[in-house]
Amino acid sequence: MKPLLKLSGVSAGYNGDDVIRDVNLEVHAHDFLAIIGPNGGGKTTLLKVILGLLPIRTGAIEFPGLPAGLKSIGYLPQGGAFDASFPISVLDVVLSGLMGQMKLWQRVTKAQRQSALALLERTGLLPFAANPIGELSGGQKQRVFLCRALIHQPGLLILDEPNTYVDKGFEGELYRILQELNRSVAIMLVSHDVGTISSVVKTIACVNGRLHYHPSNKISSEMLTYYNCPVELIAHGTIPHRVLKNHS
Ligand SMILES: Nc1ncnc2c1ncn2[C@@H]1O[C@H](COP(=O)(O)OP(=O)(O)OP(=O)(O)O)[C@@H](O)[C@H]1O
Repeated sequence: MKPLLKLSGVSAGYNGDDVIRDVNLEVHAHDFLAIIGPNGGGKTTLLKVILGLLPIRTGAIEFPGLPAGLKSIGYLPQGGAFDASFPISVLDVVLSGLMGQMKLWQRVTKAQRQSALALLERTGLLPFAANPIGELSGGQKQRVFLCRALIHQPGLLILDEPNTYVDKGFEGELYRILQELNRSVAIMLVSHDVGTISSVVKTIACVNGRLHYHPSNKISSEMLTYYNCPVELIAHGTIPHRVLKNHS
C-alpha cells in the first residue's frame, strides 16, 4: 500500500535557519501517529510544511496514497484559528469546511447538510446547530472545528493540540471519537500530553529538530531522555500525568 504522506530528507525553518532537519516520515492508512516533542522543537513547523504553508529548503513531500493531495487532508489548527466573533451559525462553520472542494456557484447539497448535522450529533452539538458560533464555549468551538475538518471526508486528519481548549469533560470523549474515526481515516496528532495520548495512539514521533519515529505507543522516560525529550510529572486537577519539559 502506498503511504498517504511521505517526507524524504525535509529541512525547513525561518529566516534562513532550519527548525526541522532531514525529516523522513511515512504515514499510512489507519495510522494514528502522535507527534510529541519539547516547546520549540518544531512540531507546528512540521505540520506547516506538510500543509504547504511553509516552503521546504531541502527534500520532498509527496502524497502517493492521497489522490487529491492536500485537499484530502483535514486540519484542526491549534485553538481553532478562526474568528469566532464572525456572525455565522455552528452548522455553517461546519459546512465551510467544504469550500475547498466546491465551485463558487455550487450550493451545499441536502446530503452534505445531513453529514454536517450527523457530525454535530456525534460531538454532542446538534442542539447548537443554528446558534451563532460566538455563543459557544472554547471547548464547544473546538468540537465544531473538528467537525469542520471532517466534513469533506479526509483521508488524513491532522490535529494540532486538539485538547488545548476542549473542556476536561470532553477530552476523553474526543479521544474516543478520534479512535472511532481512525477506522476510516489516518490521524496525526500533535500533543504535549504524553501520558494521555500514549494509550490512544498507535505510533509516536518525537520532533526535536530531527524526527525520531517509534513504531509503538509505548513511551518510557528513558526513550524520551535518549532523544533529549525529558518528561515531568504534573497534575492538572486531581490526576497527575506526564508532559514534556522544556529543553535546557
Ligand atoms: N513564523 C516564525 N518566524 C520565525 N520563527 C518561528 C516562526 N514560527 C516558529 N518559529 C520558531 O521555530 C521554532 C519551532 O517552533 P514550532 O512552533 O514549530 O515549535 P513547536 O514544537 O510546535 O512548539 P510548541 O510546543 O511550543 O507549540 C521556535 O524556535 C519558534 O520560535
